[in-house]
Amino acid sequence: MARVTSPLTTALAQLSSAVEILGYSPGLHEILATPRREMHVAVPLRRDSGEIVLHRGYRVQHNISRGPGKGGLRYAAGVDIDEVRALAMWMTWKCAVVDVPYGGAKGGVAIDPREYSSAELERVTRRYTSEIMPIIGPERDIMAPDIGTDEQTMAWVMDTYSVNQGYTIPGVTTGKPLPVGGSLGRATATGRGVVHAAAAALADDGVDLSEVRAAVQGFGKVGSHAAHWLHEAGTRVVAVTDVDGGTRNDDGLDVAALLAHVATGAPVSTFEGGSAVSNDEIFGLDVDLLIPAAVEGVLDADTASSVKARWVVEGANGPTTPEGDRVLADRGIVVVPDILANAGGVVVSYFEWVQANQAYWWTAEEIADRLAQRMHAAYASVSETARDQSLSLRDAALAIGVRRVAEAHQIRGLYP
Ligand SMILES: NC(=O)C1=CN([C@@H]2O[C@H](COP(=O)(O)OP(=O)(O)OC[C@H]3O[C@@H](n4cnc5c(N)ncnc54)[C@H](OP(=O)(O)O)[C@@H]3O)[C@@H](O)[C@H]2O)C=CC1
Ligand SMILES: O=C(O)CCC(=O)C(=O)O
Repeated sequence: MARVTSPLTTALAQLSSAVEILGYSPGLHEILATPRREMHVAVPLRRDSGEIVLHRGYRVQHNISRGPGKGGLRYAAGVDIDEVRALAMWMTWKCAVVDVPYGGAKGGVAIDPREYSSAELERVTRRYTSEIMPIIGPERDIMAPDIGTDEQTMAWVMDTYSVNQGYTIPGVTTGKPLPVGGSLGRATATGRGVVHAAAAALADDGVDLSEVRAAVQGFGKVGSHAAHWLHEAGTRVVAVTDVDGGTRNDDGLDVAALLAHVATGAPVSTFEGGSAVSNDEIFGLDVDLLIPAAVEGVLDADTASSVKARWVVEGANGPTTPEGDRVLADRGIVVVPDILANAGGVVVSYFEWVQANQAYWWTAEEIADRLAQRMHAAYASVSETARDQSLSLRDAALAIGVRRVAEAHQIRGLYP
């Protein structure tokens, strides 16, 4: 699907809306809109065949006033600097909304990981890490997985950084494998947090997750765990897609069987427990709850007008354009915004960083309880602000996040 509204256009429009609500000056608006620091790097790679190719890489620290930069690393063919700027800005507001002591950052390499061997991806990751070494570190900027990267990528980043410094520094990345300082519960945290956010939004209307039907776009690190936790909560998950389309079953998909199917490396669309559904069709299905958990910009004015769900809970970053947002709002559809709904990942990343820094590890139960508590507390404050000021949940979340960051500027003396 062609992207008409770019992620950066969406992110800047959202910031403008928050600045208007908060009544900030043009100077402060400019400070909040502008990345604090960014690095563009060339990442040369010798392919297994001997061919030399060059990939572009980026790390953007949008804001570091509340603490170190924090945010994922994306490997995708279409990554460009403006996409990374948007993703870094969303990280800033997200970390502030859930009140973790970080700024916002994001990285990306323009590479389609499906076209490369594991050895090639390791070389790309090590070279990219070496190039951005001067600006990362456990007190400067901490990486985590995003689209196209995983626990193994984070282990390579951590190892490259540590070898360069001369000792092991697990706090430079989160979302690592458990044996090298990862946290219990991080792999499932974003999806689990999405389900906490959905439960809280439904509860505002007196509805329980066990009473609803859901569709999930994207079956990666976020979507697959969201589907799992929805199923655990008694939700009937009736459709799921990945990049090639997906599967639907109006009686409810067998999510465990679908997870086992995908674990073999097969696409969602070849699952035998359902019939075919496309990525365009999934938005118009007759469901109560829609979870976009893949890429940006998929809910534009057109797709938003086909949505039948009563709640959209954003697992992905930036899945809804400003035009799509207006259509959903006009149609009375509740949108739980990305900077709140998918914050479970960074919350448990924060727990992982705290554990790594203290070299003391929490139990799975402690992590699950603290994640639930943080997500419900963040939802409650956003929902209360929305009610008190007659704002959408997105504007309320942005107002809270942007205000906390602006306050940090003001207190530190960086006010214009
Ligand atoms: N990982 C995390 O902790 C967090 C991630 N996010 C956001 O969640 C989203 C998903 O990230 P994550 O799950 O980590 O990424 P993954 O790479 O693990 O999974 C992405 C999923 O989306 C599918 N997909 C990719 N492109 C499209 C497309 N154009 N249309 C439909 N489906 C598509 C992929 O299909 P296939 O597998 O076939 O390629 C895959 O199922 C992103 O927006 C990310 O920024 C937000 C917070 C935290
Ligand atoms: O876990 C993290 O640090 C950030 C994950 C991420 O990239 C995101 O929330 O978009």
